[in-house]
Amino acid sequence: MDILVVISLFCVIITFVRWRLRRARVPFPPGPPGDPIIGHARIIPAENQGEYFYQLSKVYGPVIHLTVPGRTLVVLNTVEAAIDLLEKRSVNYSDRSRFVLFEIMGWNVSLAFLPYGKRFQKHRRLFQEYFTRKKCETYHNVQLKQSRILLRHLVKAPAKFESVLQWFTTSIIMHVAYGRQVTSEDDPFVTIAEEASATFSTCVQYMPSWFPGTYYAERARASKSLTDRIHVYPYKVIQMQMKQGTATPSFLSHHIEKLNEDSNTTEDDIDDIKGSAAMIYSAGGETTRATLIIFILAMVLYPECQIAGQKEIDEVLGVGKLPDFADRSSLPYVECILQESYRWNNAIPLGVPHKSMEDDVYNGMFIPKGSIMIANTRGMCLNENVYSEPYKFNPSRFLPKPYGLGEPYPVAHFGFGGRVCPGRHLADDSVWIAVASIIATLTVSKCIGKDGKEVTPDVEFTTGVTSLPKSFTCNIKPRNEVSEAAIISQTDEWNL
Ligand code: HEM
Repeated sequence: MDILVVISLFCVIITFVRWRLRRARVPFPPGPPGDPIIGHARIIPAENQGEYFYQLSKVYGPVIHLTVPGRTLVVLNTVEAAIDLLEKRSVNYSDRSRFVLFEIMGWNVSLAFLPYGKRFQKHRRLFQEYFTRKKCETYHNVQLKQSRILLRHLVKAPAKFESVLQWFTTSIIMHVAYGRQVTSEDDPFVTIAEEASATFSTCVQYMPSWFPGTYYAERARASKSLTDRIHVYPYKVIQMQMKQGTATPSFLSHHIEKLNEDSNTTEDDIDDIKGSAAMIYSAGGETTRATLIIFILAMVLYPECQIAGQKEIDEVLGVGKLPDFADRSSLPYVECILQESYRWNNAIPLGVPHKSMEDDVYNGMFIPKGSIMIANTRGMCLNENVYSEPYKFNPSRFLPKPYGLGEPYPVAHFGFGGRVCPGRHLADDSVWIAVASIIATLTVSKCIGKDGKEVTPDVEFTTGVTSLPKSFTCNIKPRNEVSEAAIISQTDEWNL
C-alpha cells in the first residue's frame, strides 16, 4: 500500500479516536428525554416554541440540547450564552444550514441564506458599507417625511393601520434600496417586491429546516420566476437611469457605480449586488412592520403608557410640535416605550438559526459540528432573572431606580455575532420616528363593540420566523385639534 495512503488512514483514525475520547469525556448540554430515532420531533410544539424552550431552560439551564432526525439543536436561552458563543466565537458559529429548496426558489445569492465563507463575507461588506450608524443618518430625511405621511394615512384610514404601516416601511426601503419614490401601490417596484417577498417568507418559514414540515420542489420551482424578477428588473431600470443621469442615489446605484469603476467585474459580482438589493425589502419590510404592529397593540392594551409618553413629549417639545431625530435623546420615556416594544414580544422570537462549523466545548458541554444554534430571543426577553413580570408591557422597567426598575434594554432582537442584522440602524430609526410621531399626535385605543363595550384584543401571534400580532381592531384618531392641525400643516412643509 502506498505510504501516503497509510499515513492518511492513520490520521483519519487518530482524529476519529480523539473525537470519540473527547466526546466520551464531555457531555452534550442537558435536555429533556427524546424518543428513539425521532428524538424530540414529537415533543417540540408547532407554536410558541420560544416560550416552550424558555420553560425547558428553567429545568435544564441556559443551554439545551435537542435532536430531530438528522439534526442536533442547541438552544441558547440567555444573552450571556448567545454572546459567549455566537459573538465571542463567531468564526465557528456564523454558518447557516444549506436548504436546497431556497436555492431552487432563486434565493441562492441572498445574505440571509449564504453559508459562511468568502461570498458571505462579501455580502456582509456590501451591507455594512451602506448601513453604518453614520450612513443611516443620511436617510433620516426620508424617514421623517414618511413618518408625516404615515400620520396622515393613519388619520384617514385608521381601520387599515396594518397596511398603512406596510406602506410606511415599503416607501422607506424602496427609497434606500432603489432611490424610488413610490406614490402608488401599483408601482412595479412595489408589486414585484411584494410578490418576491412572499416567496422569501415561505423560505424563511422553513428556515430552521429542523422542524418537521414539507415544501415541495415543484412549488419552489414555480416561484423562481418571481424571485428572478426582483433581482433583474430593478437592476435594469437603475442601470438605465444611471446612463440617462436620472438615477437617485441608492444602495443599488452606489454598488453599480462601484462595479463600473472596476474593469474586472464578473457575472458573480453583478449577481451579488442584485441579490443584496433584493434582500433589503425581503428582510427589512415585514420585520419593521411587525415591530410597529406590536407597538400599536401595546398602546391599545396599556393606555397609561401612551399617556405617559404623550405627557413627556408635550413637556419636552411643547404641544403640537412633531418629534425629529434630534429629539431622541431628550425623550427617555418614549425610548423606553420603543425598547419595551422590542422586548415585550419580538418580531423574530427565535432569531434566525446559525450553524456551528466545528466541534466545540462550552462550560463543560459538547457542541458538535453542524449543530443548529437557536438564539431564543423570546426566552431572553422573558427571563425572570432579568425582567420582573416579563409578560407585562412596562416601559418604566428600564428607567434607573428609583424612577423605574433599572432593568437592561433588550439586545437580542437584531441577532448576534457575525450574522447580526445589518439593517438594524435603519430599522431602529424607522421604528423610533414612527413610534414618537404616533405618540405625539394620535391616540390609539380600544374599539367599542356592537354591545357598547370595549373590545380588548387578544395577545396572539402568528407562527413563523417573523411573528406578528394576529389581526386586531383599534381606534386611531388625533389627540386633539392642535395635533390634527400639526399633522395637516406637514402637508405644506413637506410638499406632500
Ligand atoms: C425591526 C426590524 C428588524 C428586525 C427585528 C430584524 C431582525 C433580524 C434578525 C434577528 C436577524 C438574524 C440575525 C442572526 O442571524 O443572528 C436579521 C438578519 C438580517 N436582517 Fe434584519 N431585522 C430588521 C430589519 C432589517 C432591515 C431594515 C434590513 C435591511 C436593510 C435587514 C436586513 C437583514 C439581513 C440582510 C439579514 C441577514 C444577515 C445574515 O444572514 O448575515 N433587517 N434581522
